[in-house]
Amino acid sequence: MLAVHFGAGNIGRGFIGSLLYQSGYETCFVDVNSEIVDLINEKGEYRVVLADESHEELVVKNVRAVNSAANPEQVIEAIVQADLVTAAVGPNILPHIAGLVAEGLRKRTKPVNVIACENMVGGSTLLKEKVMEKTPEAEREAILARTGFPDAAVDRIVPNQSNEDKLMVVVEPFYEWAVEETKIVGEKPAVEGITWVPDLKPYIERKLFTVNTGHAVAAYFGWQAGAKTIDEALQNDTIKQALEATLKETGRFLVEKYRFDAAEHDQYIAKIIGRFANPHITDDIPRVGRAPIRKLGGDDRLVSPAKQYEQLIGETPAYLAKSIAAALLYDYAQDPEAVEVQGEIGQNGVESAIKKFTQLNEANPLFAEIVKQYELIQENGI
Ligand SMILES: NC(=O)c1ccc[n+]([C@@H]2O[C@H](COP(=O)([O-])OP(=O)(O)OC[C@H]3O[C@@H](n4cnc5c(N)ncnc54)[C@H](O)[C@@H]3O)[C@@H](O)[C@H]2O)c1
Ligand SMILES: O=P(O)(O)OC[C@@H](O)[C@@H](O)[C@H](O)[C@H](O)CO
Repeated sequence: MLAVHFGAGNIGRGFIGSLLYQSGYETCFVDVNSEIVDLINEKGEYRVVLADESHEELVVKNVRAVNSAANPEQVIEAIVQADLVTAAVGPNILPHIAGLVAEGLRKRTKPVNVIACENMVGGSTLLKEKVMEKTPEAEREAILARTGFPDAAVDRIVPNQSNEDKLMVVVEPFYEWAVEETKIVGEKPAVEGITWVPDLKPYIERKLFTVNTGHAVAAYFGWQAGAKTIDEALQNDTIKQALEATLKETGRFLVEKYRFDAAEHDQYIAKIIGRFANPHITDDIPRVGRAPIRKLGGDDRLVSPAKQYEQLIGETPAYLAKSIAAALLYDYAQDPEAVEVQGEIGQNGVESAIKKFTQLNEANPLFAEIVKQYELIQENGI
């Protein structure tokens, strides 16, 4: 069995690649990072090490890689041969891989499934739309009849790596990969470790609005407090309390919306906070806070739960508003999106930035609360 996986980065090698290997797949990674591509082809294997007392190590074998910038025709050929196509490149990169995916799918006759493993609601659905834009209209129906784009939720903290062995990946022991079974076309991919679910929406919203909302709070509040890493941020009591209060808000609307068991959801939150504090992981704030424009988007981890809280609970969520304010204050000079946000605030003010990046309406009480919290953080810190 052959899997083609776009993105040989942290989650690609550290999670998807390791599960594919353990399930008996040969994996062809597709990436634009020539150093990583060359190393994978030279070694033909890499190590995944658990970030706990055990330091248990798995050697992932049966791997090769293609540089899609240099050899696009090899990517297309691999997709033609594939039994499964997956991606973990980041939501903003999905449109850039769509052309090659479309070319590969056009040349196929057998069914296949394409699963995007990004931190967003509807990642595979977005990829499907972008693939269709790259496909001649007359061919779209036939391709969709033989290609599934099931949405997925992927959870495993894989920090940026600074190992001497550049292919080695240190990962947290916990993992979860939920995939929408009802959108599979043909046979279900035989990947051990996938949790098949009939409807992904509750899983992705629970994950994105708990793990990723919480992570963003730790990163943006941690940045204000001068912390370097997520576990360092959590040692600050004010940040820990703000994190818990924010996840109480997201938990309140998630339990209301999906009828989750409230006590089980509290345990889910506690486990996640424990994962953030894992002393065996050094997760830098710039990785977790990366791309604040994406994270401030109306469907993402801060604004979407705040809007849904307003709708379902009928109140303004003060801690989510404070978290959005902290994201607007994230002024890390090496992050191009942070620079853009600061440029907008500097030129046109914070109200203009809120409108532009969150798409919130000025008449929404949440808007005024974000401005208030922004000013409070500026005056007093977090
Ligand atoms: N790291 C985590 O803890 C984690 C956990 C769950 C989900 N995710 C999600 O997985 C995705 C990837 O995150 P990551 O942490 O692995 O990032 P990463 O930066 O480590 O990996 C992304 C990889 O994609 C490659 N890439 C960029 N453009 C490409 C292109 N046009 N074609 C092919 N490859 C390309 C990059 O070179 C890089 O190797 C994101 O959507 C992220 O939200 C990450
Ligand atoms: O990958 P992002 O930028 O969407 O979010 C950063 C982190 O919160 C994220 O990568 C987590 O580590 C991951 O989602 C854990 O499952």
